[in-house]
Amino acid sequence: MQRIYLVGFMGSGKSTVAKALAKVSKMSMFDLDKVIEQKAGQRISDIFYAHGEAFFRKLEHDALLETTKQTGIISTGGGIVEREDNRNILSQQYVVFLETAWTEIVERLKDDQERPLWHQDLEVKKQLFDHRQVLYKEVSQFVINTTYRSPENIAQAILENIHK
Ligand SMILES: Nc1ncnc2c1ncn2[C@@H]1O[C@H](COP(=O)(O)OP(=O)(O)O)[C@@H](O)[C@H]1O
Ligand SMILES: O=C(O)C1=C[C@@H](OP(=O)(O)O)[C@@H](O)[C@H](O)C1
Ligand SMILES: [Mg+2]
Repeated sequence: MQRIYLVGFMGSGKSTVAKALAKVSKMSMFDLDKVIEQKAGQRISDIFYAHGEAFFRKLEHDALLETTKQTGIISTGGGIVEREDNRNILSQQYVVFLETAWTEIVERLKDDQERPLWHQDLEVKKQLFDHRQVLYKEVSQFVINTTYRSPENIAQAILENIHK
């Protein structure tokens, strides 16, 4: 497998699992949010506040396209599936959906200060969550529930699925 993409809602553990998976698989890893921050010289939240979400989505799309020329584990941002062109790219790759219960997401992100889209009404976030679950399923080949599993255990399960 040349590339493994991780998708899922904010807080599903994409960034954390990508690191654990890189460790056990000895593959390199890219966190799209980190790639965008380095390229823009700004934090994700500052990009959102200074230039708006659409501008961030363009940077995100460009970064995703770049990864198709590379090898490794790619941790995406939760909104990667919002754009149809991104879903078309992902549909041609090996994609793992980290499925996580809503109540668990709320618990994991209760002290979050980093994610601009987490700072809105709970109702609005829940609607976003429901809307995106369908899209994550649509682009993924493998779904793994993360709710009662450690990042290391999830990484191991992904590796086993690839080698089976
Ligand atoms: N499997 C897991 N079990 C418990 N907590 C987790 C798990 N995966 C991630 N977390 C925690 O949830 C929070 C969000 O994780 P992160 O990897 O940043 O998610 P994402 O990149 O999907 O937004 C972090 O505090 C992280 O430590
Ligand atoms: O869900 C989203 O739209 C976003 C998720 C974030 O990444 P994580 O899913 O890693 O938190 C980050 O890309 C940005 O704040 C937007
Ligand atoms: Mg992340």
